[in-house]
Amino acid sequence: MDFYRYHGLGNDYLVMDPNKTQINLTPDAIRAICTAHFGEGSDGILYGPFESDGTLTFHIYNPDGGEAEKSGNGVRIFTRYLIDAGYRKIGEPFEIVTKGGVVRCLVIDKETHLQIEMGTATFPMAPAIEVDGVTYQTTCVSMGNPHCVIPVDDVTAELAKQIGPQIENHSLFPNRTNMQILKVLDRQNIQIEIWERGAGYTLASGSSSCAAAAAARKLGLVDEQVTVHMAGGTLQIKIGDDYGIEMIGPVAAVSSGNFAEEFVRTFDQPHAVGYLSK
Ligand SMILES: N[C@H](CCC[C@H](N)C(=O)O)C(=O)O
Repeated sequence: MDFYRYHGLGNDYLVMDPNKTQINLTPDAIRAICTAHFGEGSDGILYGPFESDGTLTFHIYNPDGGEAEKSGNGVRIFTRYLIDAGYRKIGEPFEIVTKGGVVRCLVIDKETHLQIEMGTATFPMAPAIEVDGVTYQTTCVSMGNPHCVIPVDDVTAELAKQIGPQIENHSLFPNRTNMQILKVLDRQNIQIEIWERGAGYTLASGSSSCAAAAAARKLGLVDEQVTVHMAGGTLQIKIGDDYGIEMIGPVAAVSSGNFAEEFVRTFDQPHAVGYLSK
């Protein structure tokens, strides 16, 4: 089987397992696969598992063909795949090594309750950034991958799509960045809309939820337990005193399938980024 489709709150991924598919995942192949309508369409590809001397890892690819250090929905989805494929068991905690650090996974219920220790949030800078003549106060957060959290009065998808590309590619961020516009609803609830590095607008993002909750906590605006409200649904985030972050949320399985031979033949042709058409 070439791929297994899952989503986390509408942030969809294809899991591709090297033990089950021989597809060579070049950047052009990733862009072709993730492009909606012309390809399978997805917010990214999770490629693994790779296990050696007890260490388990996988790759997180964005639709633009780049590789991300971490993905919260991606880790929950890959954790679910490891259960579905029999690599790991429900109720037994295990670690996954990502490029953005080690995460610790525990599946209580494989559809509704996947619990991930996402690592420690750090705060590299808090610059004011001007976009379209408006100056935004930001709090930058690393969850292993980069985030720029921007408090605003009115969180809309339109605003995220308007300023997201300019923030993503701003010169302050040598590796680009994910962006979240944030509204604190009360001390236990925040609302975000997201523009992802290398993926564009998404309905939900786990590492974004962790970053936005950590930023709100850093600013003294929320308690240690926060519900993050996104277009695709909600995640439960717990922020430790040391800014160690725990994320709890669902995963839904959708489908599995194989790519047509004539589609695979296009993988060695140049493919532009397809998600901007979303
Ligand atoms: N686009 C992100 C990776 C996926 C993040 C998001 N899908 C999540 O659930 O954390 C990045 O380049 O860092």
